[in-house]
Amino acid sequence: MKIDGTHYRSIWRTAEGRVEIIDQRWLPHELRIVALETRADVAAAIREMWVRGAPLIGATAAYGVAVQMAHDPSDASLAETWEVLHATRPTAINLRWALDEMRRILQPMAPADRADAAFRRAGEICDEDVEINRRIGENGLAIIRDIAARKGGGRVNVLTHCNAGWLATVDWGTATSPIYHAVEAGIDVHVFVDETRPRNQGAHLTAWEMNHHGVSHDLIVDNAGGHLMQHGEVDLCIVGTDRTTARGDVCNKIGTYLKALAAQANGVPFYVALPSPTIDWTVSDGVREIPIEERGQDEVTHVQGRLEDGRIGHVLISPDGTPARNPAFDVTPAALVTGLITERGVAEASAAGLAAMFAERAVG
Ligand SMILES: CSC[C@H]1O[C@H](OP(=O)(O)O)[C@H](O)[C@@H]1O
Repeated sequence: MKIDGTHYRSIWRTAEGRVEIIDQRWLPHELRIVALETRADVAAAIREMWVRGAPLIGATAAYGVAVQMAHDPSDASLAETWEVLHATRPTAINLRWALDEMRRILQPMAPADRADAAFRRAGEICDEDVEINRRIGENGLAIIRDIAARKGGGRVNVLTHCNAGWLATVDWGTATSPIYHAVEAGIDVHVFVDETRPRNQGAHLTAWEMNHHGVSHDLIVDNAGGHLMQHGEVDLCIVGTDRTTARGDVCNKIGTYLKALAAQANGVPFYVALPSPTIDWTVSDGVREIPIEERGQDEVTHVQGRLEDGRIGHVLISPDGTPARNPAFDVTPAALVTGLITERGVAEASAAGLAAMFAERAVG
């Protein structure tokens, strides 16, 4: 997307062949671009969330395989790279999907041919992600347009959680793509941006995206969403996902489940933007089968921001040594999901709905 007139993706390869990313840890205060020169750089970037968001994690891992193949294209190196990068974060299925895809195309090749093929496939995965998200935007636009029509052209108020924006993907975003398409179509859209504790991806990243693209929005604390829905101020929710099961259970950033419960209690449509590589066809019961990442206690006991002296730092918000739990995701059962906005259309959140939309992939 455009930042001050310059078009950015979240990850790209330079003309000189370097893999570069926006290091999202410094947003919204600094736009820092870093090169990922080694497999270790890529592993750190995913594990420490320099990049994050399921599709972007997958794309970054794909380039991580390519970077390593340029260093050592042996069978052992390919096998080890799958293990090293797969161990970085457990929940987003796109990581495994991308690593499996790279191994599928590279394993049969002569080692000497692997690096070029890996960079080419990683670039294709990025381009495919952009097109998938663009189509999710078109399919989600139809939903927003319908609500606008029912409101006589009045403002459509969308609540979103965490960052499922272009910063979570290669471009467009998933949950934000329908919003960007609606704004481009001239529809009056307003976005309630959940700050999304503990890492505040909404406050840091989604608000930054909304600012740069001139999208009307309010930042809200996570606990305000139910109140706004209760008072009729939210027309629909659109969120992203890190892994959606074959029956439509949705794993997403911690707090999504609570928003879905509030939406159901108040008759607010709850949509999930779902690119097909984020579907895990091997699992059905999301609550029991999806591994939930438990991150460090310091993310809960501290918040990051710009300090009074201008430096970006962390502030302790609890007594020294306060113990904390930090599950990074939760699972919203399919029954709470109004629809899954995929690149092929809006699917019912059910095994039958996904099987109908992706007949070639569904098993059983
Ligand atoms: C389009 S996937 C976005 C998804 O990823 C985020 O998690 P994280 O920032 O920890 O990678 C969050 O769950 C978003 O909805």
